[in-house]
Amino acid sequence: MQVMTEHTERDGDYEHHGGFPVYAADPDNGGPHFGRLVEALRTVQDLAVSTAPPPEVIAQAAEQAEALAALLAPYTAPEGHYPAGRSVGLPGRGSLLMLPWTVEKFDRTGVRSTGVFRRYHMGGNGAAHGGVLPLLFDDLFGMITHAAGRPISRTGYLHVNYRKITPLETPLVVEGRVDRVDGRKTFVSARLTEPDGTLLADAEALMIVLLPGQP
Ligand SMILES: CCCCCCCCCCCCCC(=O)SCCNC(=O)CCNC(=O)[C@H](O)C(C)(C)COP(=O)(O)OP(=O)(O)OC[C@H]1O[C@@H](n2cnc3c(N)ncnc32)[C@H](O)[C@@H]1OP(=O)(O)O
Repeated sequence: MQVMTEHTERDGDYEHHGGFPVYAADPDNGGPHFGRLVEALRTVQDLAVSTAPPPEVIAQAAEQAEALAALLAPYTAPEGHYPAGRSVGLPGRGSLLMLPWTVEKFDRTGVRSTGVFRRYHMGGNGAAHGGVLPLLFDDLFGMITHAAGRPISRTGYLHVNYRKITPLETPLVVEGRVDRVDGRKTFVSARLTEPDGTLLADAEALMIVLLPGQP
């Protein structure tokens, strides 16, 4: 298994990365308890969208959630200086926004990631919400561009074809690559499949290299 790092062979003009802060992977993945915290918060999200407790239990849960927020609030840090999003050894890089998937391949030929859509990703009738697939693909395309050594880019467009209902709690695979490079433009594509290769969705996107200072 190839581990994703921030170090990869880069195109010569990589450092022209627009106005983006330069991120470094957190070598400790947020320390010994961070992964556990993020996983517990995801489980809370699963339960928050799928339980119907009595009012007194909701009141108790609200108090505990408020206490947790108050505990963490004094430690707010600037972008790029907290472990969320930089803990490349954790599912979803330790970010609650990202899908909690695990990168299995990360090199110039492409990126592959595996995982499940959880209860809190449900749209309707037991299937994944249509909005979480673009999130999965967009983050994958960012990683593909990064792994290919292309300078920091933003998504110009992202097109998703929904081919089949995407199930929850089922191991899935998403894999993509750079198809073509044309100056600042990187054309990428990817497929979301079941382990037996059944196609659930595919996507293509245009990633555009930021100009120096571009936000
Ligand atoms: C710790 C380690 C972690 C590492 C992991 C990293 C993973 C991170 C993952 C996170 C990843 C998250 C990623 C995200 O989510 S990025 C967030 C989502 N994207 C945005 O917010 C982007 C907003 N848009 C812009 O900022 C500008 O429009 C950009 C910068 C994209 C281009 O504006 P700019 O003024 O600079 O350029 P241009 O307009 O001259 O265009 C340039 C060329 O491109 C062509 N063009 C443009 N648009 C389109 C279009 N829609 N269809 C077809 N073509 C299009 C255009 O014709 C021209 O072609 P040509 O005439 O030259 O041939």
